[in-house]
Amino acid sequence: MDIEKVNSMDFGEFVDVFGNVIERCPLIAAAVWSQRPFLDLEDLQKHFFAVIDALPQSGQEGILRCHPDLAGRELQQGTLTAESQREQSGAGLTCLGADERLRLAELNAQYRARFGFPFILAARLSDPAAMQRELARRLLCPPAQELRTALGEVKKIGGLRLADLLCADPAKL
Ligand SMILES: NC(=O)NC1=NC(=O)NC1=O
Repeated sequence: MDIEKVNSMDFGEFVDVFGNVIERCPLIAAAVWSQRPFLDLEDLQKHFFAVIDALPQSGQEGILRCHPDLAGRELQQGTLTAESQREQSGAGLTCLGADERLRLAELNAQYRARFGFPFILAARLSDPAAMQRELARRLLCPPAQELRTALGEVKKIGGLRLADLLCADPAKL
């Protein structure tokens, strides 16, 4: 899909295609649509990120809370969105040993209890062992810093999803 096609989309088509670039937050795509036309993929991505950055903290935390846990209940129950399912299974989270899964669940629970939102990391750029190390490390960070880190991961996930949708090479963003 090229940027001319994106710029020609009406509101409904745009939200249908880009509504899950930010996990379960179609409102972000709805807001981005009114900023068209976009110069290229990088410009489109910049507009997604600008909407996130302009939100009040409550809205930013709301975005984080829309994310499913890594290797959590939704992965077990098969209720993840198609994008999350692909990302989590691609990162090897569907074939964890019982103790690995339990350890991640414990750390995820501690993280959520401390920060009030789920631990978020771009699974496609990681693996189960690295995730566990990152979770344990970030668990100790100050809340304000962790909010920024988590939003950064949401942007990485969104950038990769956008690159997929426009069949672009994420490294060239
Ligand atoms: N809590 C999460 O980080 N979830 C996820 N990261 C991804 O890359 N896909 C997810 O579902």
